[in-house]
Amino acid sequence: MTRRIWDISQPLRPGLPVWPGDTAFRQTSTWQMGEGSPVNVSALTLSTHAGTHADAPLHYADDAPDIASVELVPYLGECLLIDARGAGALILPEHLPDLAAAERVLFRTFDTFPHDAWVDETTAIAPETINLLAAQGTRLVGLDGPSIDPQTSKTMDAHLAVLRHDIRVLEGLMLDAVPPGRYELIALPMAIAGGDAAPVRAVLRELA
Ligand SMILES: N[C@@H](CC(=O)c1ccccc1NC=O)C(=O)O
Ligand SMILES: [Zn+2]
Ligand SMILES: [Zn+2]
Repeated sequence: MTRRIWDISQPLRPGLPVWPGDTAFRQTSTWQMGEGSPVNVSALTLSTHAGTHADAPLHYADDAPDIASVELVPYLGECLLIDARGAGALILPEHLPDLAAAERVLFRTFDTFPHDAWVDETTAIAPETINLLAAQGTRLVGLDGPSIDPQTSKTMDAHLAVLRHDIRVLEGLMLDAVPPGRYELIALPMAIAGGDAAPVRAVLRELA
């Protein structure tokens, strides 16, 4: 039996909503088939946090690993998708389901994913929730929103909590089409040397 796959990555494209003030995604043609070129080749301009991406510890600590240096194990394997719609500003410990133990935990917060517009007020993750997940063995957290901290945060409490616990982070996942439950996560960040983050092609696969 072929196991079903959900693509939970945002297509990188012109007009992709990005963090206010961050670099817009652009693709420009370097060579086009025809006039003297046997192939099409293009060049990209993008933020390391464009679309669906993995933060490196270097994003929130100067002396921490870049995205090319982190272990890949957290990005591959069984995960739990939790429906956290209605949590409000922060996902609190009380929003975790019973028996939530999982090495990888993803949160859906949007009713409808904002494909074409940037949303300023999204649901972030409380540091207490990160602490609780860490205590039961979580190695990766992810969500559909653009950041695990509120956009206006200056203290980056959730990012500092994942730094303390050495937990990996996925942001900008598209989870509208996937029912809550357990899946296999496959979400490898591009190995950008010195990268503070990197785009990922993330999928969820039905468990065997
Ligand atoms: N914390 C966000 C990103 C972030 O903070 C950010 C991304 C792009 C440009 C500026 C950013 N923060 C500026 O204060 C994240 O983890 O993706
Ligand atoms: Zn990020
Ligand atoms: Zn982040």
